Amino acid sequence: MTDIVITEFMDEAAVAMLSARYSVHHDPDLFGKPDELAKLVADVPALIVRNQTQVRGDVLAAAKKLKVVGRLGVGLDNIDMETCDARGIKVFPATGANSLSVVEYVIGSAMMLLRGAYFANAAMVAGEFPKTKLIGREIAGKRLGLVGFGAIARDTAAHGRLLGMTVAAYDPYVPADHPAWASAERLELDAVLSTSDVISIHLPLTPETKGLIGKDAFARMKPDAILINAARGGIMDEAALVGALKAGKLGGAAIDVFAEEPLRGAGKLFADVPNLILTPHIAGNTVESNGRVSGLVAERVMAALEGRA
Ligand SMILES: O=C(O)[C@H](O)COP(=O)(O)O
Repeated sequence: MTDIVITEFMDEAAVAMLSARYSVHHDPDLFGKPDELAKLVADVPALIVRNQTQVRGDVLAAAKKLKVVGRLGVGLDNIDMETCDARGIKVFPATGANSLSVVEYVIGSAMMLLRGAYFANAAMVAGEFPKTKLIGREIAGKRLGLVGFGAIARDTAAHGRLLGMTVAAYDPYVPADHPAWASAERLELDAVLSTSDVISIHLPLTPETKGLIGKDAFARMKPDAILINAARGGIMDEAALVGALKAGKLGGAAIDVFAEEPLRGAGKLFADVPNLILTPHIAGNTVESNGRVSGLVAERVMAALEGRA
């Protein structure tokens, strides 16, 4: 009988650690086969997922003996938390374990887009040498605006400050007297959007945040601002982003998360849009973070199965 079903990629050492003590079924593509998943989970006490597996509906209903869900990441929007709570199923995210990878993605993208020097391969191969066209900007002295000021945003703030940035943030859920505000100016959303050179979104996707960064928000941004979304698709209006970039009303954007993943038909929207970096929801995924996330979740799932958590 299987004890643990793993539906997406997980660090091999962590899978080996689990397999030494439990019967493990690991299929990194199982997230795309919900009918097979529903059959496989019927008797298992533990399920380990990333963000592509929908832990809800038929899958949860079929998983009658489920005790614990290990989440190889932080966001919980792919898990029906209400049903898990009601059924006493423990859900363990890998809080903190992929933070550094996200921070490096945000800072790296910001530097690349501010500098604007890395989109010239085709011209250079064709014999051009566009030296004066590629005079970009430094990150030092720029203002970093964080929309959401949780743990990953605070780490991003710390890295930005080390690079000489000033930092402002919007987060109505972090009280004004919270010590975290020592590292960022506390502003309303409009003020963060209108005064920042680099805007980075760090919010969960909820009914309240859905569509928060829409046409009005883009209209408030500086025309040379850089926008980074490595949080969740759906928070930012993709058509509004494309409109702003095409109209030259935004300096650039790095987008890692999308309303629909993979993009399928929606991908056409982004074709030939200038100063845009698209990545497939990998801001939190590096060799190092995969090791940390997988090790942490494996430990927590084993602890839950053994009555230690
Ligand atoms: O929620 C998260 O932590 C990130 O979106 C990364 O999730 P993933 O590792 O499941 O892709």
